[in-house]
Amino acid sequence: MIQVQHLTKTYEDLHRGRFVAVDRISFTVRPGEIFGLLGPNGAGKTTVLRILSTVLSPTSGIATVDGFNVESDAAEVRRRIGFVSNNTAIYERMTAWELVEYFGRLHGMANDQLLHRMENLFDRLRMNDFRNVPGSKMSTGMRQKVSIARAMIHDPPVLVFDEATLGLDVLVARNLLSVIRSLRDAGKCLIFSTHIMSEVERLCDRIAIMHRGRILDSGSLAELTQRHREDDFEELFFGLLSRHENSDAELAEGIAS
Ligand SMILES: Nc1ncnc2c1ncn2[C@@H]1O[C@H](COP(=O)(O)OP(=O)(O)OP(=O)(O)O)[C@@H](O)[C@H]1O
Repeated sequence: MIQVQHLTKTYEDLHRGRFVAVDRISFTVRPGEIFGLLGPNGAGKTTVLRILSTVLSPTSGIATVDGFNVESDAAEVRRRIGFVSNNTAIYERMTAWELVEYFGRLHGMANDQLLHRMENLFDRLRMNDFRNVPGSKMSTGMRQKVSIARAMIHDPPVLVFDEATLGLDVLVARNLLSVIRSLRDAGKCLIFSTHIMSEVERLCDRIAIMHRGRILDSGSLAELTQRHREDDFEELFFGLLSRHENSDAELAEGIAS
């Protein structure tokens, strides 16, 4: 379970000064659920996911993973979370098998347990035909599967996917989405960021629409379409974004005059 309350992250930016990348957002993701963070580039999605995976600390607010605080219980959080992005580093000289094994060892897994888990993952993700292929020879699809296996090796209850389908060909992306669905069905708690509307429509049980650090609205697809009286999700999304931009502009004008 992921719980986020009034989470804020500000960056000190050379050009923009103090910049609010994530602005008092709150949401909950339950086990057996896929939660989608949908927003254009720069909305703050990666920042939220990096805070959840303990790579960044929040400026204020609280985030917990499986009951553990990302700041004060970072080691416990890392034990319970797997992070998949589209640019996870793959060591060029290690084979798929060696790479996943290496990360299992980093998590302190015992030999028997690790071997059993690896056999299981290599079957499930259909990775057996490139077990012995080194990183330098892997296709994008193979690399992505290794990243997923690496994130899942310690069997975490929470998995985070940050724009994980970016740059994948359609077949590999489709396969990834079906892996994510099967993880949901196995009771995992999943959070998935994307700027691709059709992905959230097809995959997510609940969606948060993010723009300029804020969550503009959240709920299931049915709840959102009903609330905004708009069946076309793309229209709904752009309508929300443009209303938010206009209200920001009006606010700035109000302050200036
Ligand atoms: N280290 C940093 N210093 C200053 N500003 C940053 C830093 N990291 C991110 N930002 C800014 O914070 C905002 C949110 O970035 P973030 O990467 O979280 O967005 P995103 O929704 O994931 O978009 P993208 O898909 O482009 O990564 C952007 O305006 C970005 O330029």
